[in-house]
Amino acid sequence: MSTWSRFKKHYYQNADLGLALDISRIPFPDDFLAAKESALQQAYTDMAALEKGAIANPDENRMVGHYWLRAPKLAPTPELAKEISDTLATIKSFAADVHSGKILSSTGQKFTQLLVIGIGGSALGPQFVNHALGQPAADKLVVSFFDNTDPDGIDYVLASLAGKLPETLAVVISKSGGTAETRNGQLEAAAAFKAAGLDFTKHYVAVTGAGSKLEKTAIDQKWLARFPMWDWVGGRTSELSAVGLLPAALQGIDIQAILDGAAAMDVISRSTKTAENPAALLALMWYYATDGKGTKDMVILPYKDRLLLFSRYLQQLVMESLGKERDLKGNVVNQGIAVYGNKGSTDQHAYVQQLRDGVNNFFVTFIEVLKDREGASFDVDPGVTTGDYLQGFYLGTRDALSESNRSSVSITVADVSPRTLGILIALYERVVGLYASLVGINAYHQPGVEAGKKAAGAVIDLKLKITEKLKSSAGQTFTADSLATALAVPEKTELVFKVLEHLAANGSVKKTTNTPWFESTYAS
Ligand SMILES: O=P(O)(O)OC[C@H]1O[C@](O)(CO)[C@@H](O)[C@@H]1O
Repeated sequence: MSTWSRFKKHYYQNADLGLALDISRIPFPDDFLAAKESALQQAYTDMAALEKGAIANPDENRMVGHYWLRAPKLAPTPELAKEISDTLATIKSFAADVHSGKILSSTGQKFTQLLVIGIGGSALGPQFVNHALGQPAADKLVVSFFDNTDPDGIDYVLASLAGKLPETLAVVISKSGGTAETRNGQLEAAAAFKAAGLDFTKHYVAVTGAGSKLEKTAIDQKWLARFPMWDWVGGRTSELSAVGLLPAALQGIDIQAILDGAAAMDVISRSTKTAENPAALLALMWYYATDGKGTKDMVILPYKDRLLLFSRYLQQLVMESLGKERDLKGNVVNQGIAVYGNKGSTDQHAYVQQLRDGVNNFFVTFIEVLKDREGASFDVDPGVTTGDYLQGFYLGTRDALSESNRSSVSITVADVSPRTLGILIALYERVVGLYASLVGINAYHQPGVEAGKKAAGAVIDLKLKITEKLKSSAGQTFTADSLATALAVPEKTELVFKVLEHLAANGSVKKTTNTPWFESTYAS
């Protein structure tokens, strides 16, 4: 049967945004949209209150203001509006001064390299935008990232900056200013600058919340500059704050176009007419496809290399926002939607086989970009370009999935430009907010991530006790069991073993391998 009549009925197109949304391949029944309309009207009301400055994040007693970043006039007070506008102006003038050479490095050289140090929401947005819009051969500053506390990963990036540190500007980004991975990256980079005989403080810029540890360090050490991160902007919705705008502006990307794109999407997606609101339509599709309970995963498949990191960006935005144990009433709901994906058609040669024939536990979001490339393409077959192939693979895969009852939505955008990225970011921020209202959860806190952080702190404490004990017991050997007993932590023997293995692999303790493996001994 032809898909055309259902497609015509459920195809949303907005020529001004250069965006289209096709929900026809989610098999919702005719009465579904009407059935959800009153819940959606409530979601619009919640969203309007949020945009007016309601405490939409009750657990943390915070406003949720990322929509004001691209429309400062909508901020609840004139002071906040001014702060947003002033910060944007400062970002633009700082970037211009770096580009013109008004601001120079510690050696009096122009900055040509940008090292961004951050993690989670303080890295994923900048990485997505950098990858989507960067032109390493033409960018005003070439960008690299420390987004982890992996020593080898850090060395890998530092190797690419070898000889270029005198021209490297480092932007350390942390809203809380206390994130261990970011602090470690900051110290590692500082050590590299020092080893190169450079005063790192003349290369360092901070983006952080007022009163944070990072802010204090930046003030004490007289870093080059500081930019604010407000408590009413969540990490995962911070791309359009200094977190994302500063690196992008330094790279030479048109940040005003990103903001304008987001603002334009906000205007459209504020509509309370569901059929005219792409964010609402998408939120409803998430709801239908996952039974409003995350029963299916969301596979993000952009058919465009430059959008490769969109799935990673959305993974945090969606999963940290929606992955919650309790709803707003305190009931245990264990909500969430799992997100993964890379890009088409590449993934067709990886996991699309399972999508087509395997377990039907997902729905796909295809992202189609109409513009192939700057300039013309030649024919790889008579009358056919590489871009025609890319579209062919997208449409072919979409049909192949539909034929085996796999659901999908498609988003079509005109190009990969700053404006389009703003549009996509704003679209998904709004979808997450509306969906959270539909399922009754707080999308703006992340209590779950604290457990892992606390446990990591306990491991570091244990590591210190282990090394202290081995040092003070020179000449003595221990098994994991005997060391845990000696430390009076027998319940932590597994952790003791893991720490000892890591220390041995890095030459900090001597290991004698025995059989069985758990009789192996360790000594300082
Ligand atoms: O910007 P910060 O405070 O360093 O946090 C980084 C990330 O860590 C998280 O809090 C999770 O641990 C994210 O929500 C956040 O984006």
